[in-house]
Amino acid sequence: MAGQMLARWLDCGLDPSRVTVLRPSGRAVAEGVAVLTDYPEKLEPGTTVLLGMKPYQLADVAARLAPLCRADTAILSILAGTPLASLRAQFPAPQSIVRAMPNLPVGLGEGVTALFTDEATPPESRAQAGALIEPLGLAEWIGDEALFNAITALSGCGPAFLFRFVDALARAGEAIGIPVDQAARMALATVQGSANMAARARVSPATLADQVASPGGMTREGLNVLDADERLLTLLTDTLAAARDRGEAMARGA
Ligand SMILES: NC(=O)c1ccc[n+]([C@@H]2O[C@H](COP(=O)([O-])OP(=O)(O)OC[C@H]3O[C@@H](n4cnc5c(N)ncnc54)[C@H](OP(=O)(O)O)[C@@H]3O)[C@@H](O)[C@H]2O)c1
Ligand code: PRO
Repeated sequence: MAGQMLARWLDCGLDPSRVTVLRPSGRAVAEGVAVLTDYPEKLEPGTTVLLGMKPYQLADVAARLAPLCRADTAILSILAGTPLASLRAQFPAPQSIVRAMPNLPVGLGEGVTALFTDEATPPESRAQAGALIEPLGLAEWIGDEALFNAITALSGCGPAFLFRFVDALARAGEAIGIPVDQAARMALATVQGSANMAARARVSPATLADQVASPGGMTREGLNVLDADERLLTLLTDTLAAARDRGEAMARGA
């Protein structure tokens, strides 16, 4: 995930010599970006640290990283299910700690990133974090951290649910006789074109769905299946709730 964010920042003109990536594998990241496999001796004043490892690694990483941090080090965490209070407990020195929840299309500048911080983060640091995220796509500040896991379920996990939908649309096409390759191409292009159209439309996606459905025609019969007993809505509500609940459990250390 962090690699997608970095790719977009580099595409937008970030000087690679200003970036250092710490990763155990030491794998190269991009031309001009320094890669370390162990912690440096110090951090430069005003360094922004993006935490992009797995959430369960927070304590181990903080044990090495927190002693290097200063009051003017800014922490940006993309760790799912990891509350700001946990980050503050692990990183006592930095004033600026911001939670960000990006999704994978940030690499194209077409992502969604939710942001949350607390009163301890100075307003100018909050603005800096917002400016950093802005080229990644839609950025949404969240007022209530209690919603962060729900928002993660919608936009952070959302691409996976959409990819599953595209796959299922193609397989359903195959199930009613369309050749497999053709069904895959047509499902993806249908979702891409429809998403682009919905993004530009003056009316809601719900209205657009009705506009596709000619009275007495084919689409309405299909929509009736999705709408019966709110099948699709129930399925997606259950999907988001399960993802959200996992975030809540992670926050409790499970
Ligand atoms: N995937 C998503 O769509 C998504 C969306 C939003 C947020 N997130 C969050 O992003 C984080 C990473 O998820 P991911 O899917 O990107 O996983 P990932 O592809 O496995 O990336 C994890 C990264 O952490 C590095 N790493 C492993 N151990 C480390 C250590 N001890 N110190 C420093 N870095 C270490 C790995 O380095 P190597 O490559 O060298 O092994 C790798 O670059 C998670 O906290 C997740 O909640 C993910
Ligand atoms: N990937 C992370 C997870 O699955 C969080 C959002 C997307 O936990």
